[in-house]
Amino acid sequence: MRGLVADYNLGELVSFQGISGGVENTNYFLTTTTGKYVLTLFEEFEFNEVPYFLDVVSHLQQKGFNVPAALVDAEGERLRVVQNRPAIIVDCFPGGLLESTTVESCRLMGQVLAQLHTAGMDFPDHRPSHRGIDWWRATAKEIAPELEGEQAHLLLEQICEFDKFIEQYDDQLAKGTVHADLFYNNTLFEGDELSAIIDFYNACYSWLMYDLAIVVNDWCSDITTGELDMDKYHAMVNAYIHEREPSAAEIMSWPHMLKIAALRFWLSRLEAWHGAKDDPERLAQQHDPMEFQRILESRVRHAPSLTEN
Ligand SMILES: Nc1ncnc2c1ncn2[C@@H]1O[C@H](COP(=O)(O)OP(=O)(O)OP(=O)(O)O)[C@@H](O)[C@H]1O
Ligand SMILES: N[C@@H](CCO)C(=O)O
Repeated sequence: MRGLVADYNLGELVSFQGISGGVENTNYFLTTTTGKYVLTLFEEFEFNEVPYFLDVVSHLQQKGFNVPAALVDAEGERLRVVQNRPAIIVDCFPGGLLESTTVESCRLMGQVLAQLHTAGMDFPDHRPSHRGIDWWRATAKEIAPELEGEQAHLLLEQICEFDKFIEQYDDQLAKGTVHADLFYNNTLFEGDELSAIIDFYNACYSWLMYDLAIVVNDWCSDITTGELDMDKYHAMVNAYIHEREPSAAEIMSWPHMLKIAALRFWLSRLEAWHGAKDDPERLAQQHDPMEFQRILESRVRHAPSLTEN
């Protein structure tokens, strides 16, 4: 670690500490004589897959967002290899994770998400999601035999329903470069102020309404029942619409996007769960798939309209 830090213009290493909590990458807080930083080792990407994500973050940083752009070392390189993994160092932002969301934080996030969407529109590299349509079709087929009959039915039926919808309307729906994993544990707050948005490693070119649906499902749902908190929901959605007005086709797509966004995280959690089931230590770190099954079931029972007040 001392050798790595010495390759950057960051002063000398004082201490470092592993960060628990993340499930996709390995992160460390670094303290040096010039400040505090975060080292990320990518566990899921090859070296040549990482620059896209670094470019997205750098684009948004240039547009004024507090996002963690990779720092360059003394040779001008931003991407390194550490322990055989691609690795970057970024600034450590102030603030901490929200314990839970509030109506006010949902309102702020709705506004900032619309601004992020607008800022991402001119990002030139249109990379499809690695957890998009092809991934969920293939993964659902693999996972379905492992599930209870009713769960498998829900999974496959919802994918089929979305396929039919998107085949007809895809070209009418606005797309752009989106975060695609903007859960509230990927934001940092200092009091009521949003101090950073982090973890852009699911960023992709996709439907803007899909990204809003991902954020609504995480920020505005009661995790124990899957039901939406309608005060949080209205605060977020109204703030978004105020900043960026969705088209008629996007409004029509909304119930479909809420359901497929829930399914995507149900499925990635199921996939991770099944991948870890023979390793109790890894299993204990996984997010609970049931939370997103409940959210999906709730959206299937009732998906509110985007514009209802
Ligand atoms: N630039 C940063 N500034 C401050 N804290 C950070 C920064 N980057 C990461 N962290 C801290 O590290 C934690 C894990 O980071 P991150 O969400 O990127 O990991 P991850 O493995 O991708 O997590 P997950 O997959 O569960 O979302 C964050 O919740 C945050 O507390
Ligand atoms: N936000 C994801 C994990 C990281 O992609 C989840 O909660 O399932």
